[in-house]
Amino acid sequence: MKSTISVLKADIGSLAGHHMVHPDTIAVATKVLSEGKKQGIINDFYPTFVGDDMEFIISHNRGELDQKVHELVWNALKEAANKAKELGLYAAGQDLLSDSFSGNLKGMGPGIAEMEIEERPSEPFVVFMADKTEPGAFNLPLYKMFADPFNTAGLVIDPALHDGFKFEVLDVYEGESIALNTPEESYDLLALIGTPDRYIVRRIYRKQDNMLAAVVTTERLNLIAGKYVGKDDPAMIVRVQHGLPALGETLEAFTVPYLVAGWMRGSHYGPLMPVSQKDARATRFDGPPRLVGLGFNLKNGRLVGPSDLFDDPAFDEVRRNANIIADYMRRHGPFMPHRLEPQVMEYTTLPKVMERLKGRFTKEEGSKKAKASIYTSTESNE
Ligand SMILES: O=C(COP(=O)(O)O)[C@@H](O)[C@H](O)[C@H](O)COP(=O)(O)O
Repeated sequence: MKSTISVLKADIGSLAGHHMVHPDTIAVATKVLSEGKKQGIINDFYPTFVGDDMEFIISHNRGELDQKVHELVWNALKEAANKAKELGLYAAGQDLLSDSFSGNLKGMGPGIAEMEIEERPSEPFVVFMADKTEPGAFNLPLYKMFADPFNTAGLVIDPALHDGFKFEVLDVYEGESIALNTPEESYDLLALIGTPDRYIVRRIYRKQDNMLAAVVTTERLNLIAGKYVGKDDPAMIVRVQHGLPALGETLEAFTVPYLVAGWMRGSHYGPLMPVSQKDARATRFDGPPRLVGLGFNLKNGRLVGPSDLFDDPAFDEVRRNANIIADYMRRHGPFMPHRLEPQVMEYTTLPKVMERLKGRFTKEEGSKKAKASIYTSTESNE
């Protein structure tokens, strides 16, 4: 029988600002999921959080986008949101964009990463969860894990990885996807995924046998809701070992605190800081963007674990560097390149401020209008 790993997540309200999930909200959600486990809808689950995002790691045998599993999670999130309202938590119910459940969670606000797999004799996997950034933030580490031999020694040494991987990339603006193979199409892949707010690595398959290796949440809250309702803090599932990147090769991809979009008001670049579960709280300038990694095994459809992977002195130096980069970026204040570029700011609250300046500009004699957005034609209006 095939097993499904589902990571389903939402911000249903948080303590002291967009800071951390309140334990009482996790407790009520856990009650609902425990009931679902008793009823046999799911086999197992692990409730957790990063920053203000409640995250459920669930195992079951019902496949992806299953109505019963998603309805169970919707009910758990609703109960948690009610508790958040009762406690007066901030932004209670933020990511629950619909009043009633219909079919599955797609388009309803929660983030979804699911993989239906043939369980290997030993099935190790990692769930990475980030707060105050966006799904494209995983483009860089996924490329390093699955396509960069300077990160993943197995790409050179292990014949099972040597043929490379297939990356499925979603264009979130056009709503279309493309599959590109590595190593032979690496440059084409990089040409796309180097623009992480638009092109998001959604799934990765091992090329030699099409084995599903990684899945990322790709919901875009701002495009669903039509207005800014927070960043789409991402999560992903990465299978490891035995012909896939080793656990240590997946973690190695996070040893550089690279810059991601998000942080304060979803409007700033900042370093992604890998932290332990206990430090998975947004503090300085609502961040810096945080990443948690939990390692599990799946056995006969049940979860074994987790191990809190970044709770390790081996990542102390990465965190120290992240803080140095955070200091440096913060000194730019409201200036780019700390603040995001204008075409991305369109999905924040900035346009409301710009609206107020409309009508106050006076036309310069003889000037011509040029198109500014890279998402429209680059030709000027001659
Ligand atoms: O990015 C943020 C929240 O995003 P999130 O809920 O984590 O997706 C925060 O920085 C808020 O934008 C900031 O705290 C202002 O929040 P409001 O006061 O406008 O709610």
